[in-house]
Amino acid sequence: MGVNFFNFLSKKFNLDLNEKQKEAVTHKDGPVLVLASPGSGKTTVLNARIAYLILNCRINPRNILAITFSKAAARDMNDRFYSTYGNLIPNGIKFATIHSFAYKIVREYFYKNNINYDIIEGKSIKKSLLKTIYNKINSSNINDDKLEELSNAIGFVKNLMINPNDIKSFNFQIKNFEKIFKLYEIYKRENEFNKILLDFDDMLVQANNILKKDRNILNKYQRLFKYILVDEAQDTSLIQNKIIEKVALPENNLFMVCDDDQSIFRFRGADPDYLLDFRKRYKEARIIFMQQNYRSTKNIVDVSNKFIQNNFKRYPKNMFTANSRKSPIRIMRFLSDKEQINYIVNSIKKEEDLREIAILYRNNISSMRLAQRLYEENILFYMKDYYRNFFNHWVLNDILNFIRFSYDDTNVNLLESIYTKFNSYISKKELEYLKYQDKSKSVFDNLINNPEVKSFKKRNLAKFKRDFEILKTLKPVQAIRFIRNDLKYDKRLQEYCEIMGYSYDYIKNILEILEEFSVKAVTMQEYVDNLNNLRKIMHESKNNKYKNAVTLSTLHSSKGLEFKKVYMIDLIEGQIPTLESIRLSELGNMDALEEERRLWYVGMTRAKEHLELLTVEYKYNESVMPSRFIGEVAEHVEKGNSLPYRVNSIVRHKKLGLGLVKSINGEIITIDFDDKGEKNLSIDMCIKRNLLEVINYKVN
Ligand SMILES: Nc1ncnc2c1ncn2[C@@H]1O[C@H](COP(=O)(O)OP(=O)(O)OP(=O)(O)O)[C@@H](O)[C@H]1O
Repeated sequence: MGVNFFNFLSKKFNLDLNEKQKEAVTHKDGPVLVLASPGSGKTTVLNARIAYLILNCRINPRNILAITFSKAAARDMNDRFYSTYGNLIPNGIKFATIHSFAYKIVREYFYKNNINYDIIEGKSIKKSLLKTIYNKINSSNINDDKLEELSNAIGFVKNLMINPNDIKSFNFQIKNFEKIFKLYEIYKRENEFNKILLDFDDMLVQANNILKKDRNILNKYQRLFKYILVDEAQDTSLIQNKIIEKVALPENNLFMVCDDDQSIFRFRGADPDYLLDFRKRYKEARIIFMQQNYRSTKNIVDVSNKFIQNNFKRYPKNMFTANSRKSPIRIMRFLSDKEQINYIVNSIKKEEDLREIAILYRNNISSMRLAQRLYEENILFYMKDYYRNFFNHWVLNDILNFIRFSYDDTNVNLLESIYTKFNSYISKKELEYLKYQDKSKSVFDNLINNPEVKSFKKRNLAKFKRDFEILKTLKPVQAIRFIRNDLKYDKRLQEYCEIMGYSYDYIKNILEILEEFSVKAVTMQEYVDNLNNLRKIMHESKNNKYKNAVTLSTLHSSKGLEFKKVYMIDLIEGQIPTLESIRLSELGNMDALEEERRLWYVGMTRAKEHLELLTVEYKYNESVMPSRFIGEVAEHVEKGNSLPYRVNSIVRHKKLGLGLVKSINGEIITIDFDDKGEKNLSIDMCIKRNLLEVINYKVN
């Protein structure tokens, strides 16, 4: 019958599975771990196995549970399955995320036991609860970025089933995290609503406990789901695995498909080590390697495969392909962001099918300039999630409050929001004093008229009064520079970041972009309108999925996708790998650095035909280093072709100085040097001796 099934796939869908794929598809009973490389047909095989179980083994569709990582993935899988096998197989298979499956269990148990509950995830209630608790414990406010970190850390503890009393031994970068965690948990159990409040990961904790204590529920699901398939299993956490393990008993018909090299959510508690120990738990388990990549050219497959071998903690695999070679991976280095974006925009303008192009980056902030520029150029783009926090970032609020205050220096509330953010010399006591003074007068005059204020301070106050009068007259870009430099906002921020343990580089990036976006605006209103407009464009870009639009995505969100052409941008040290992962690697802990390498690998393996790795020399006028991973890739890229030298690139030769590339003819590059005139050089020699470096591209 197996043969017939494969004949059927071949005839009907023109799909000829390879031997390993067939082995996975026809595996019927008992646990199996499919270790698969990118593009090796994981989804194809998963779907084919479901069809095989139903059509050949006569398994009822209702007895099959297919678990995927995200809601979107569950929907996609459902659609992909039924668009292929819909005519033959009735509805009934359950495609679910682990959270939605856990929720089903929780709902049933709570209903049965008359327990009131409410879900607080995705509602402002969770955020405000965490904010209140943070504030209560640390006597300071938490900003949106840190709040996300806190939320992730809470998820991490639950997913890895860490005992709250052991939190100390994990190095969470959140002040008093253990206390915050414990208070949060208590409040969710005991609160004024008399309900149990549940966040996303509480569903998992609850479901796991319910399966332990309620035999009836456990038996019901064990009987119902005779066959369990898990996609992207490298991203399942310990507690998720515990749930799956329980439901799979006693037959353990468990089909786990995973690629440990694509595990990129450890920071959220994903735990691929659990799978690496699969055989320890299931001695009879079968392990199938699917290493043939059907997606990418040989150039991309070979280099990516060699690149990922630099990681130590992994199942040894060797991805290969029967696909042919096409264009080599291209590595480009630009002087600055501006040149990098110019280059991308000019390349994209020549393309017709924008759906086949993706621009990938490590950090959301990289999308801001890009989106603005693409919008100006009328190039449609698609973003599943945009960088929402940018538009209500506290830095932007500070800037606007400075400016608002310049228009109304009687407003004590506005002053309160900024007085610690410039060298105001105003104390908390003085601020309190101002609250009871004549509200129609300038706060500076009120303080100057206070006999208790020292005379040197009065001179400063008079100066600040003048400064804010100047600020009011400035155009947006001048105003932002004035706040940053003259009022010393930047300096205060730097001190603030040091105290709070925030990354100043990151905050500075935001400021630089806010400043850059203000250049064209004549009035403050225009500036704010422009920002709102960009927010709207970015927000609405999620509707462009099926239009002729370029995809912009973080590397994390690019998992599972594929494009003909992929640009990875901003590939610099400190961004990818992150500063933190570099710091840890210097202390001998390579885990975080290896996760960065996997993330990079996910990016590379999204490309079907054409892959470009772009880096810059300067970021915000400061010199930066290309990512170490560029070096690791470059080692394996075909020499000559792979080089970033192009006609019209500006290059620097170690001995001959700066020059412009006039032509490249095979192995010979002709360069017009500023001082020495035209020279013909051997590319091979230049590479071997590391003589020639690209400085910039002149874009025609
Ligand atoms: N045996 C095969 N013959 C031809 N094409 C195949 C075969 N198996 C899979 N493919 C094709 O290879 C591509 C990648 O398959 P799929 O999307 O299932 O990969 P994946 O392993 O889930 O990838 P990733 O983990 O990188 O997201 C698809 O276009 C699929 O149709």
